[in-house]
Amino acid sequence: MPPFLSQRYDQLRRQYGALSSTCVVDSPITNAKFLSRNKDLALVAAGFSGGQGKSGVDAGPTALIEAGLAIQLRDHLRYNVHYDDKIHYCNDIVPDSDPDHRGMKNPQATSVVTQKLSSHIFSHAKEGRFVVTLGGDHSIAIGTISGTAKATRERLNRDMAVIWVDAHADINTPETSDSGNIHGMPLAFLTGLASEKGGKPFGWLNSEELRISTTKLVYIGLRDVDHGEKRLLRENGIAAFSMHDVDQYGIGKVMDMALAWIGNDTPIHLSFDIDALDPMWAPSTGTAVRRGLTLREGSFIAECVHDTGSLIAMDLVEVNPSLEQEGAEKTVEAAISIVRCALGETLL
Ligand SMILES: NC(=[NH2+])NCCC[C@H](N)C(=O)O
Ligand SMILES: [Mn+2]
Ligand SMILES: [Mn+2]
Repeated sequence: MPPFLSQRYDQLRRQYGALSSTCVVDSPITNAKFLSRNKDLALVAAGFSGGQGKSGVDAGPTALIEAGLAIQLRDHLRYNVHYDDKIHYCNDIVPDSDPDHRGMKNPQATSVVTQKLSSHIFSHAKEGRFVVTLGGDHSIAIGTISGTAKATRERLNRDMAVIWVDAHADINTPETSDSGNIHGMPLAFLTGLASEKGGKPFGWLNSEELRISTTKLVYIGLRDVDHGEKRLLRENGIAAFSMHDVDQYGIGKVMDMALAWIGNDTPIHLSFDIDALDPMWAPSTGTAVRRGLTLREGSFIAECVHDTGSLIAMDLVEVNPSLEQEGAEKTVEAAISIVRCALGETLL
């Protein structure tokens, strides 16, 4: 465990005795309080691919829907699913010219898409719907997280936490990024570590209500983190559990620590990049990295987060069925099972 986290962990232990199971707050908040009782769920398909260079990730949502995700959520998990049967944000918003800006590729397109997505997600979340967004590349989290963060503040008067499950930290600033791909930067914009002046592509994120705090961000599954990103994690004391931590403590203990860090009165947005899983389970993704989570470990993370009763939204991103095509079906199935676990299917 990184030293900053172990200090925090010790402090929590002193405060609460043992961790998550016995953390006591005055008013434990359950799903019933965070979300509407009739299990309203909005399903948003966001097939944007401009946050990285490989085509095919725009077809991720279609693959998940065609494999039956919406029907399963309705029929098996009994959610009241709001789904408009449309894939949004594919090639419908391509500006005529989109020159690089601070080294970022497609800055204008990504900005326009994520800003629209942000209000789209906000409009669902403010009604108390659980929001599931299917990507698309991970740049779409700029839209989903800013949308739910704003809704959470308005509706619950609370700051939201983010659990980011990924092989990558996706917290590069335009200046620390080697690739210029914005799917490697969403958390830098969402936390304000990379901000822009008004009038610049991501200037719209300057409003505090759209942002999240670095203290409420927790990573799980990291194993391919760039130099500049490691420095940002260290300097900002961000809670991060790498694959090394998963090996050392086991996924059970890692989840105890991750959830203790967040505390049990905080709404949670889960952003799950399918490349957090080992390519053995999810080969069809743009930046696959070996030595990853097993499907069981990924499912366990989703189950634990569901079990908090505080989960209000999730993203499932980076499924690219056109890569490693013989493994595409397996990747889609893994992605669907992560979503189902996060929605409570496997808990008794
Ligand atoms: N969402 C992802 N798959 N991100 C991969 C990011 C890879 C690399 N760190 C970059 O910034 O380009
Ligand atoms: Mn990733
Ligand atoms: Mn990612």
